[in-house]
Amino acid sequence: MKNIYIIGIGLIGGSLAIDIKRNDPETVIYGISRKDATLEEALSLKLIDKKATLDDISNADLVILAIPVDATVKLLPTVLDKISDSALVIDAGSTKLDICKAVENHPKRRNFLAMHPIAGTEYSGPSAAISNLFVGKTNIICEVEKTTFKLQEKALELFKSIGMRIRYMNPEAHDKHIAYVSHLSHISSFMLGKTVIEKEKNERDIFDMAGSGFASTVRLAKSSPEMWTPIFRQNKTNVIETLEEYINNLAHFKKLMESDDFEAVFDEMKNTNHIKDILEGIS
Ligand SMILES: NC(=O)c1ccc[n+]([C@@H]2O[C@H](COP(=O)([O-])OP(=O)(O)OC[C@H]3O[C@@H](n4cnc5c(N)ncnc54)[C@H](O)[C@@H]3O)[C@@H](O)[C@H]2O)c1
Ligand SMILES: O=C(O)C(=O)C[C@]1(C(=O)O)C=C[C@@H](O)C=C1
Repeated sequence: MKNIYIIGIGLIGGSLAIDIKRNDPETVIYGISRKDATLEEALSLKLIDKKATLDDISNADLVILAIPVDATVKLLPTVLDKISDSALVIDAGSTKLDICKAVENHPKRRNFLAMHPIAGTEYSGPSAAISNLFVGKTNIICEVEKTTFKLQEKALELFKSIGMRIRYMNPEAHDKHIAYVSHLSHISSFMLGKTVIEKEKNERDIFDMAGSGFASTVRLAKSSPEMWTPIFRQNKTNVIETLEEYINNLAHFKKLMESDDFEAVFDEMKNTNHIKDILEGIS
């Protein structure tokens, strides 16, 4: 694919740009963003070859949307309106149902492939882009049967070239499951961070005592609210369900402690140690 347009040159768009260009230096990577400053930064970091606008995408072989999920829902139909009949359009959003629904009746629906790369960091913007971010990571593809076979093949070739393994899922199942393993983890980290920040206002010593355990559990609290607010809005029902279960577990743990039932406290932790087996295999 010669002309690749990336809308949103942040962590995901920029990291895709790096790997795609390295694997095929002949490819021309065009960047599209709301702010010219973002494109200038992407140019100076050599993430993109040229700046572009939506009006240029009629000559795209591939368009990748790597912008917040609310912006994706708004922009995706316009992108499909503007592309040629042979172009492939991929989105990288962390939710899938609203995005798939936004184009379900679009005449160019078969040019679109919905993906969610389960790869990332807590950082954002062009400077967060890194090479090999996707190596060995899972890419969830939704409603693959709605994309033309030829374009499916092109997409799979691209994902293989950047080292991703593929999982197929329907958008409903994707949004339900990802609420547990990604969205809830972020809320938990944000609220743990908040709890400690609020306490630290009066107890200046707390952060002197924070070690790597604290750092690893609040790492996700550094993530971008611009990216996460639309995710929580789109996946509100599933996220609230996971929050209810999580809050019940926290309340249960507190009750066990209040009633001095430390055998049960031990068992709770022992049973949860099983997470080690689950995490093995996640790089
Ligand atoms: N961060 C992660 O770990 C991760 C992982 C997988 C998928 N995603 C998804 O990928 C997408 C991009 O996330 P990111 O982490 O790269 O975010 P990011 O903030 O690093 O980059 C997003 C870029 O899009 C630009 N942007 C925002 N709205 C825009 C619009 N309407 N038009 C054009 N540009 C716009 C921003 O200025 C920014 O440069 C999101 O949908 C997110 O849910 C993120
Ligand atoms: O590792 C991280 O920092 C991430 O937040 C990556 C992470 C995740 O929750 O696993 C974040 C959002 C995505 O949609 C996919 C990946």
